[in-house]
Amino acid sequence: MVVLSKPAIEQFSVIKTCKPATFFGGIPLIDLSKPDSRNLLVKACEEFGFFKVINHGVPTEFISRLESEAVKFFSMPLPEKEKAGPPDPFGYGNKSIGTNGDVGWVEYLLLTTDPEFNFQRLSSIFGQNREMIRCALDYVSAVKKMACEVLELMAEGLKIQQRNVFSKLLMDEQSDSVFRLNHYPPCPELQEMNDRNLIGFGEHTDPQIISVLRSNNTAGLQISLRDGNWISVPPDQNSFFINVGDSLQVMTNGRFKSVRHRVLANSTKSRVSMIYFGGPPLSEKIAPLPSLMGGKEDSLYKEFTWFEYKKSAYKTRLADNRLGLFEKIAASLT
Ligand SMILES: C=C1C[C@]23C[C@@]1(O)CC[C@H]2[C@@]12CC[C@H](O)[C@@](C)(C(=O)O1)[C@H]2[C@@H]3C(=O)O
Ligand SMILES: O=C(O)CCC(=O)C(=O)O
Ligand SMILES: [Fe+2]
Repeated sequence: MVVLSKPAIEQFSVIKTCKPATFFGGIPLIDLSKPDSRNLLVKACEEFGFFKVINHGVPTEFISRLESEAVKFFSMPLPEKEKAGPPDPFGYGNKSIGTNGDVGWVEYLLLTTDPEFNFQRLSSIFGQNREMIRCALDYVSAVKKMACEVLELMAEGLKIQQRNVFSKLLMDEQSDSVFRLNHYPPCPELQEMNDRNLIGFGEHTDPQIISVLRSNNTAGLQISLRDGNWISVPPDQNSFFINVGDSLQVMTNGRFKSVRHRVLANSTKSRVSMIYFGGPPLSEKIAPLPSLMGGKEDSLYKEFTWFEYKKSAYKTRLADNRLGLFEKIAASLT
């Protein structure tokens, strides 16, 4: 990425906020090897929609190999990387996020997790670079396994009899899951801008069921708390961070909350993140689980399939409240 002159930086969102270095100490920590993890998971999803996972079982070498392949890819000259773009919907993207005018201090690779499709698409993106393809496939399959384990623990914690009620959606052959590698290059101009921060990836919630995020040891990720305050997540390259997505919020009839999050650019360090977005099959009806609607409780949401939600979500800007369009109360107000 080229060095930007000051006026050029203004095309990105520069905001005044808490410094990314002022870390929040209260992120829920879930040790997957502990028997009480199911209850702690439920609490974390209700209070934050976000938590950190340790003892996750994803082999360290899968993580480090993919990270080094990603670093190699993002270090290539721009014209080389652009051969893998634009992201329509999969491929390489730079600064522009989605198709509705969002920009950020980020470059990325968006990939499907369907191994068949991926093999062809990744081969066309990476040509002879079989190593990148192998690393991405190994990583995604290990992270998906862990995501399913987490979803099964959540179901147990919610006292749902069918423990695979969420995980089966990710395991389905038709699961519409996505994988993303993000690179936030350092932005040295920020040093002269005192208390200003540059948006790497603008605030949003993830539309899917669950997102599993791993980054290198560079700060930048922030989440919004229930009171609307933004807090900085201390980076931890050995753990995974998990987001509740909009679809899980709906399936739990609003008991779990999808988390609003964003990424701020760093003035000196490069940030690399890898995110698995676990989504259901396109035809899947997304609705509150009957067992979570005790007594007279009504669904807070109109009925929709994942295809309908995704289509609608992809017409929105990052910061929009996508789920609002599907809320029954919001609908009666409009
Ligand atoms: C602005 C957008 C980018 C996004 C599609 C959207 O219209 C709204 C949701 C965005 C998001 C956020 C989570 C994931 O990174 C993503 C791949 C997704 O499924 O929804 C992105 C979309 C994108 O980058 O295309
Ligand atoms: O790169 C990150 O750490 C988060 C990015 C993100 O939220 C996303 O890609 O949806
Ligand atoms: Fe996200």
